[in-house]
Amino acid sequence: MTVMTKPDDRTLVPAKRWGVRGTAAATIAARLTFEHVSHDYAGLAAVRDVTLAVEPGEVLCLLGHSGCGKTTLLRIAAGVERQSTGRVLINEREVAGPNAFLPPEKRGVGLMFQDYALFPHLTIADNVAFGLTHLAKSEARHEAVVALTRVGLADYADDYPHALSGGEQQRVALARAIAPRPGVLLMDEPFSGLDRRLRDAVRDETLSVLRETRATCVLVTHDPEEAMRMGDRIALMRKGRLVQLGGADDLYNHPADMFVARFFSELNEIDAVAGTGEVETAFGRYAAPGISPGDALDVCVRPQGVILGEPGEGRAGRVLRRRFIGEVDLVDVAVEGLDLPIKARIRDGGRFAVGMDVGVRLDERDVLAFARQDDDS
Ligand SMILES: Nc1ncnc2c1ncn2[C@@H]1O[C@H](COP(=O)(O)OP(=O)(O)OP(=O)(O)O)[C@@H](O)[C@H]1O
Repeated sequence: MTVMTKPDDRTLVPAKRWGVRGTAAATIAARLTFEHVSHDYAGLAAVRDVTLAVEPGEVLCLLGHSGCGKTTLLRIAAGVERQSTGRVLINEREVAGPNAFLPPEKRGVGLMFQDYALFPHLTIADNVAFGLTHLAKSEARHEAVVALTRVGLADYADDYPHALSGGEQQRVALARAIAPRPGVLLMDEPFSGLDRRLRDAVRDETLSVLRETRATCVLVTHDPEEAMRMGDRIALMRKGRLVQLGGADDLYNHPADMFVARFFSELNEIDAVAGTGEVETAFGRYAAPGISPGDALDVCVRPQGVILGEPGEGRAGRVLRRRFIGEVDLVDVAVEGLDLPIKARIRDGGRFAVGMDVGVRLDERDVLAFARQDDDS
């Protein structure tokens, strides 16, 4: 079924359906390896000593704040930027390094950027066939239509990009990226131009297309939720360095440091004194492997780990503010002995009225303690 879009209101109408699952052409996934890759722009270190192997068929999300070097790393993998030092390998073959430099078109790498970059003067089929220069025209057209079929837009092959909504243009860009059957697909913030409602559906469908094509995929994002949703693994970067690499569970439950913890959740910072393998806080003692007496500490608790109960059940507190934010309430509580209020994130928070006295405890699973890091590392 197709629905016509009005040019001035395209994102509000139901989108054309995605194509049938299992119809994307498969690829032979490649391994992409960065070995001690660093890159400077006129003396500014954008990427610092990154070593990382993206396994065949894996979706790896490069996550980090703006300016941390994600796009630069992607551009280095693509071959549109040449790193200052280190090597890039695709299937154990050096594609960039002291011994070799393959241009982008020789790497078997597909690219997809946030602005889709469709050519307005080419039809949708010609846009998708653009990279298929090694094929005869009729074969290229066939492959383009196969890719468009998977994203549900084969009926629009002979239209021009302006006839499609933003979400549909994104799907054309995906079809164009997968049509040459790249061994590695590099995606830079591919969903950032979509409104939130559309984004979830497009992400899920994109993931199923990636699974079908079996391409190895590196996806750049600054959104932790997107990384958790899309990535088999997440590589979190900070100031050009890889800070932590692992599954969403690892990064969330076992953050390497305060920076990682803060990336995935809002945190309440609390004062604490270091003991041997534990920290002592106003709420009691909590296990903290690796901590020694005398360590400078960063200790925090996630808002969902703050438990509010009857007065006497834990530390004395008083409710300062409550906001319902959908599914849960955020409750600010002044706690005896703490300089700053603590935030609790709780279900059914309606029972906590402003001014009410409460008892405050912490769920030990949400208490995180780190020996303090040098912020400029
Ligand atoms: N062509 C360039 N010339 C000079 N400096 C650059 C260039 N491209 C990027 N930089 C700088 O390199 C650093 C890393 O930029 P990069 O675009 O890789 O980060 P990013 O994590 O992808 O950020 P964003 O999410 O904002 O795109 C930044 O400080 C940026 O200003």
